[in-house]
Amino acid sequence: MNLSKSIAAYEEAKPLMPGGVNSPVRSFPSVDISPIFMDHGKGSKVYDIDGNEYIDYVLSWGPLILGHADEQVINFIKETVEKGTGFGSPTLLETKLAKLVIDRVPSVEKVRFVNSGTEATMSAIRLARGYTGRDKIVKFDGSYHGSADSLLIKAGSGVATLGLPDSPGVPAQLAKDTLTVPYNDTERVAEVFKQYGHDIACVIVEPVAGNMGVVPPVNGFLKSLRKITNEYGSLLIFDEVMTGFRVAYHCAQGYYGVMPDLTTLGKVIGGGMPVGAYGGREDIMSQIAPEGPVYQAGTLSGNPIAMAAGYMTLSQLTPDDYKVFRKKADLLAEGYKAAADQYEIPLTVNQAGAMMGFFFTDQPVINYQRSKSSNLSHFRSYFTTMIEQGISLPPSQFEGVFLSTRHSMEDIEKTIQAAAYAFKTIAESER
Ligand SMILES: Cc1ncc(COP(=O)(O)O)c(C=O)c1O
Ligand SMILES: N[C@H](C=O)CCC(=O)O
Repeated sequence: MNLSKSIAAYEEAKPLMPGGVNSPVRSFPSVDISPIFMDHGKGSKVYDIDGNEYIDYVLSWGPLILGHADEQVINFIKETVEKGTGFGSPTLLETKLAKLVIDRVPSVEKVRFVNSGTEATMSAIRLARGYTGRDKIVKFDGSYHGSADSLLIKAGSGVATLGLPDSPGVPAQLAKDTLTVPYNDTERVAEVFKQYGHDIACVIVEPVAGNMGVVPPVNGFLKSLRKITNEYGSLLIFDEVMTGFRVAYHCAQGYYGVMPDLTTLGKVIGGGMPVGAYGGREDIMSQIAPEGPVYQAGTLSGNPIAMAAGYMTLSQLTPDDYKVFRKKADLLAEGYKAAADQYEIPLTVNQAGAMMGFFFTDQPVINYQRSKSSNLSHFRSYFTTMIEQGISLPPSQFEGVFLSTRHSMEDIEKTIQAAAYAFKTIAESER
């Protein structure tokens, strides 16, 4: 495969931007390949600047649930941008998207749009602290909630990929208020609450973890969080930036039947444009300025082009799409497992709607500890062999694999064949 233009483009970018990129995961820090510069995408495919075609499972890190350059989304963006790029005053599109979000996300009664998932979680944490008058928060090891200070403690995603459990620059005074617990560990949550319960403002959780690879909640875990937060008067925040509209039509909370007090959203609700949101119970959300005293603002929040992309994305999704996602994910899982068995490669597959996690281990992966113990050298080899066969995957074990409505059965079959070849290559290199 010729990647010469991507390699040259990276050399040009490196002196100009830290690591040559604007988000660390894009620099491919844990795989043996230079980052690939993309040119355009259509449906399930992306095309790099050297002209190589890939079946894409990155999908802009999750937002593109309808695939690349969906015609209706693009047309609505064009129609909207013709009227201007933004006004700094309310538009009808914000109300349209707010209605859709409130209608679809069971626990959300009022919503505030922001520009990223990071802004959403950072603002939801401030709101939880302001509402409860408490400072401590609980998060889970290997979960990632964006790059706000309070949340960059034992984080997943790029932080895990780069092996930076705690970031310099986060004040120690702030870090001490973030308590971390292993994902899916109800007992450890109970211990933390026993010790600090009346100082805990909130628990923030990815209802399906997606930044230590994909790790679904074990039976009863989310319910136990609901129960203990109620008991201590703390708020429960579901960070659905990744799971929102990806795990199920009514998001992870609808699927698992557990209602948080606050929900954070991003990715799919922006249809590929920079959008985040936080929402929840009316009495809590009305603490936000101008209704209440908790301040949060944004010059470009609710930007019409971003609202248009989000609205046209959400309004095309149907409950049936999620049945099809499950079918495609099942096929991928079965195909991968059969190929791994054939070449005696230990493999665990986790699934949740249109999100999947593949781990090179024969142990069930239920938390970050298990995810970290999977064979990362196998992952590196698998990733490179998949790229060479035209399959674009997230370049780290600690990221999710995403499906779109545009991935065809043929794409799935090709991907399974490519994975079988990658497993064969690993097996041969071990002989
Ligand atoms: C669960 C979760 N929360 C928050 C974020 C932060 O979102 P953003 O990258 O848009 O700031 C991400 C992804 O980055 C995420 O996966
Ligand atoms: N895992 C992150 C979000 O989900 C990846 C995106 C990024 O950090 O650039």
